[in-house]
Amino acid sequence: MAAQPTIPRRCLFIGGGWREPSLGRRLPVVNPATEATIGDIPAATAEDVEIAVAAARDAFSRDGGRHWSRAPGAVRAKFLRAIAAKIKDRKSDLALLETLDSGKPLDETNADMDDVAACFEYYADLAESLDEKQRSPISLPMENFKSHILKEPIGVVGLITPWNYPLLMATWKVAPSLAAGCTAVLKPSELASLTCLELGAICMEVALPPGVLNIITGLGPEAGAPLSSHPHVDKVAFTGSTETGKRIMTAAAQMVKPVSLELGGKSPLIVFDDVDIDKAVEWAMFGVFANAGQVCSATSRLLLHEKIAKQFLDRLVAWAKNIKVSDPLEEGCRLGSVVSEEQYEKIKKFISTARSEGATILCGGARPQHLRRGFFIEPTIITDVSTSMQIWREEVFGPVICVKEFRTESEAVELANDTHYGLAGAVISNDEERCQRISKALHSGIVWINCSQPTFVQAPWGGNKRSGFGRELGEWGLDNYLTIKQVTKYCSDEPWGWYQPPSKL
Ligand SMILES: NC(=O)c1ccc[n+]([C@@H]2O[C@H](COP(=O)([O-])OP(=O)(O)OC[C@H]3O[C@@H](n4cnc5c(N)ncnc54)[C@H](O)[C@@H]3O)[C@@H](O)[C@H]2O)c1
Ligand SMILES: C[N+](C)(C)CCCC=O
Repeated sequence: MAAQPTIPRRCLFIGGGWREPSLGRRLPVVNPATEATIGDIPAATAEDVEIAVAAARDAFSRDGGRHWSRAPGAVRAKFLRAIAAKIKDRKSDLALLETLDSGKPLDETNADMDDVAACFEYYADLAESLDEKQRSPISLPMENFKSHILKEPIGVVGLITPWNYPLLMATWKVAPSLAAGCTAVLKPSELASLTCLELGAICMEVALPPGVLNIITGLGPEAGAPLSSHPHVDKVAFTGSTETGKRIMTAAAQMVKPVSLELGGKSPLIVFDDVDIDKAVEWAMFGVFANAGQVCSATSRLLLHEKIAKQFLDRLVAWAKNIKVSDPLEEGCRLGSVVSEEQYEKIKKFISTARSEGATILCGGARPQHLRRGFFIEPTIITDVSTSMQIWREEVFGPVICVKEFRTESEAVELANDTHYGLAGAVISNDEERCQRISKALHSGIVWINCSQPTFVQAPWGGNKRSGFGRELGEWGLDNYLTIKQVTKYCSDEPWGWYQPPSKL
């Protein structure tokens, strides 16, 4: 087991330095795998949001933007690469902090830190290539006009992020917004803020210009709400629950402030009868048990072709019982605790409601007997599910999969699309044409074929319906933080000639 680090005592990161929260309040940090309080984080309030937004505004326009917002992309790229290098240097201690904060297995948090560094590097490249894309000409039908576009940073952005991949979800917003030339105020989740505060320390080490990134921790209503409604915040990018997303959209609408929303999901995984069962079982498990199912894109509704359903479920149960559920610091752990007691109780309630509505808990459904403390839940498989049950309709955000059988392809698609959400979907089949048909038929922003969850920084990420709108990652992620300006020039020597000139005296 890895050595336990001292949890750094950080303040709010504002204007390039640490600042005590205005009301002097702090929130406890609880390790969900042990239930021990291991540290605390500052609790920002509206007063701190004011200071942070002012710092970001100042950084955006300081010296006419020459040092950041209007600087060559290569200048910003240099800082993003320096941040990536520091993340790599500190990979093991950041991964450990994130595991202690969230209960995720250490193998997962190590992989997340690789993704964080890769995301900063990717957007460093895009920051550089942004300059080449400036002034791209627009073809016009009149020769006496010339037009081109400028891609400009939106301004000061508020970035509000969840706890399930604390530093990675923050990075999906911080890296592209800074690459675009925006300045930002990041508000991570109060349930897991430690690594985001360390990002502040890294920004100091690389001498990021003061105020370019500000990090305020605290409760949603106290720190997130004033940020999303702040008149000097030009855009809000939010990842979190659909309920909070609605609040943020309502607040932003009062000022016609643009928002992008990455929200929840209830994604399907369709498995046909022409597959290698064990391979498909492993993807089904990865799709819903990785990160204890606390994944927005978790494929938590499993649709099995009736011909393989019995065999598939027997294998799924056998594989699920073989998962190493343990303290997330233990070598080989594949299922840690969920993030908090509240989340633990919520998941247990989902399972008991499913049972009371007539579903069968085929496997799991309780605390593992060998773990007396911590918020652990066994991998849980639920069958005999009807489409009206809560377990079919609502996002659990836990290691819980519900299963239905289908007979035909069209029935599978209908069941898959039977949801208000539209983040992701997956299909496993050896029939390539069928996979292509299904990828078109699914109402979601992401489709995986013969897998579930692999994510690449180059490819767009985001949902439809109540899973939100806007796309992160890839070049679309950069566009989120750019505004397009057209510049049109009249280039003829002739007068315009619409009005009669006044007659000469
Ligand atoms: N689509 C995606 O890419 C994606 C990725 C990760 C998580 N998620 C979703 O996130 C949810 C889990 O995360 P969570 O529990 O942290 O979500 P949440 O909505 O409770 O909190 C998200 C963030 O919003 C803040 N917040 C809460 N109330 C607020 C308010 N009134 N105004 C402004 N900010 C407020 C929180 O403090 C936190 O920082 C799940 O629904 C999951 O599907 C989606
Ligand atoms: C697919 N990943 C990489 C696990 C990230 C999912 C982000 C949402 O929870």
